[in-house]
Amino acid sequence: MTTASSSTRTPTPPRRENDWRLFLRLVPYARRNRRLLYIVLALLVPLSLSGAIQPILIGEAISLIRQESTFFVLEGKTLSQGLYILTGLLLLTIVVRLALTSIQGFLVQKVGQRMTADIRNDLFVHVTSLSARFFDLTPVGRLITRLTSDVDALGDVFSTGAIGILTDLASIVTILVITFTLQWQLALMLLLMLIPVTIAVVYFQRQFRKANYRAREELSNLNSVLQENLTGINIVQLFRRELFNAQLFRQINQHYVNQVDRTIFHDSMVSAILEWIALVAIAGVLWLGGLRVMDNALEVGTLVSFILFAQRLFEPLRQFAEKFTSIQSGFTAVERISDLLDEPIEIRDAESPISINSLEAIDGQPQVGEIQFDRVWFAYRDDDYVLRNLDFTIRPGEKVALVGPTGAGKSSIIRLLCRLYEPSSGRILIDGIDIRDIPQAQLRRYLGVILQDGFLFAGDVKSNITLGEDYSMAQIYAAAKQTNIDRFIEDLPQGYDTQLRERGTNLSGGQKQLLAFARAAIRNPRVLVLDEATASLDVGTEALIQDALDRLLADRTAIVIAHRLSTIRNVDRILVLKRGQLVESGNHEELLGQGGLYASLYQLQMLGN
Ligand SMILES: Nc1ncnc2c1ncn2[C@@H]1O[C@H](COP(=O)(O)OP(=O)(O)OP(=O)(O)O)[C@@H](O)[C@H]1O
Repeated sequence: MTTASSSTRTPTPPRRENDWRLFLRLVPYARRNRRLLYIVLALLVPLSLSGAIQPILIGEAISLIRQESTFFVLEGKTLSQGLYILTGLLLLTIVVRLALTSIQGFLVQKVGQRMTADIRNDLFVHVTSLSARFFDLTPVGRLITRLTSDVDALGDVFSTGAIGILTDLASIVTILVITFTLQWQLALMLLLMLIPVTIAVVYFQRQFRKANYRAREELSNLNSVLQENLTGINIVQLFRRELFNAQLFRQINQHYVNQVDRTIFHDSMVSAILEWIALVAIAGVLWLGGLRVMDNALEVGTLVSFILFAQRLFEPLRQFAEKFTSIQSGFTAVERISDLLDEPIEIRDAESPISINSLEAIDGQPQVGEIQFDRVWFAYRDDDYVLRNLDFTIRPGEKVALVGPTGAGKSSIIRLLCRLYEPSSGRILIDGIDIRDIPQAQLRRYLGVILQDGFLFAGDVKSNITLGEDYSMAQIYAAAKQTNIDRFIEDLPQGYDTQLRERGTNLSGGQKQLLAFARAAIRNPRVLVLDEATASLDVGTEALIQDALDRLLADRTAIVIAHRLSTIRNVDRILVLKRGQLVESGNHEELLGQGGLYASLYQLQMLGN
């Protein structure tokens, strides 16, 4: 179980990638939606213009009332005509702005959603290609956080974030250009006010980013604990760990809340500074503008326009900061997702793989199913070897059992053979070819593996046998018949169409096991690997399966791991392992005769029975 110690230390961002480089990682995804993005960009111009014109129209209305207007549209018009024209124009800009804002908002969201979906798809493909070693080290809850909430936050970077910031920048620039043409002194004052504000905003945004990274790490921890507790709910309840685990959960939850509080603080600081500075700016405009009005150097209408501009200048800046916040969260997410996408796929197909299927054509020899371990050493971690200098050959068609005390390394041999892990040194050969040279898809098809805990997916019985491959119903029936499980399937409520719940929770352990046999048989593998495969079956079912197994194994190479030594008496050869080393090899009688480890294990079991 996860202990609090792993989560009490505050995680720090592992590396600071340049934001620009992070942003560039999103560009290929944006490019797929470039048509929509061009439309969004094209809308920026009318949007910011229609916004910037409004204060001018209002200012003109006041100038008109004070009979100071020099607006060319109003030449020769009466006061009421002029007011109608100005109000009409104002309404027009409002309608245009409203319409364009909604269209832009919709398109931006759409692009964001599409990008998010594409990234999630790529991430899923990448994560499912990572090696078993990666999953040993990474809690599932952490991965789920990255695939869900991190990806969502990331979609915002481009859509709401980048586009929004462009929109705000366009508004700010338009306002500055217009104000400078109207009255440069007041405009300069506004521009100067932007400088300290920008510095403060950048500072708080940086702090926000750090806090946000930590908050997301804490969220991952939270999800890992949640996932672990839900998956192991039976043990949690059986061992009355509810209270203890709830306490642990509360602690981790508190860490998360603390980090989120920090992000809120930095975010609020930005809003507060902007709110305050906007008021200062208005006061400044009133003061400087008022002086100039008194000197008759400025019209009241223009002053009103400026007050409105001052307000509007800080509004996009505020929005800019807000979006910056979501961009910062997004960048945190891009950073975390990039970490995952950059996680190297350790186990890859060779540059020029050798097709095991074409062996026959190349050598004129049939595929025989010979397995050779050539001085194989293996460690899960560093130099902590669990397999030491394994050197043996399993002949084509031979049935071999792996025997040894718990933790001796039997399952590790199978994992290496299936290439879930790579040996630290040495080679594993199948029909004379290093398994690293065989395409993984072929290798895993060549080997049929039946594990003790046959994992089932939500779906019906038949799809759990085919696992998405193209087999006809006739082949499914044949596989079930071949493994003697057809009767069991027909007894299920809807036979082959019976819906199984996630992880097959509506089947017993033995029933799940039976399906695993059909799943292996339908693939017609050359080599069959059984890891404690019949352990969860009752004696009657086991006899039935054993009979089917004998037929299934008839012309195939087989490797069997069994703790109950009585079940492997008939194999051709028994390899006895002790602490990762091959200590004995021979058939049942030979090994009993030798009086070594096998003989003592066997006698102990006989005594037990
Ligand atoms: N994913 C892993 N990461 C680190 N160590 C592991 C991992 N899996 C197994 N080990 C260690 O490797 C050693 C061999 O384990 P393995 O599962 O191969 O043993 P086994 O002989 O199949 O045991 P059993 O009979 O109990 O199934 C054990 O000491 C185990 O603690």
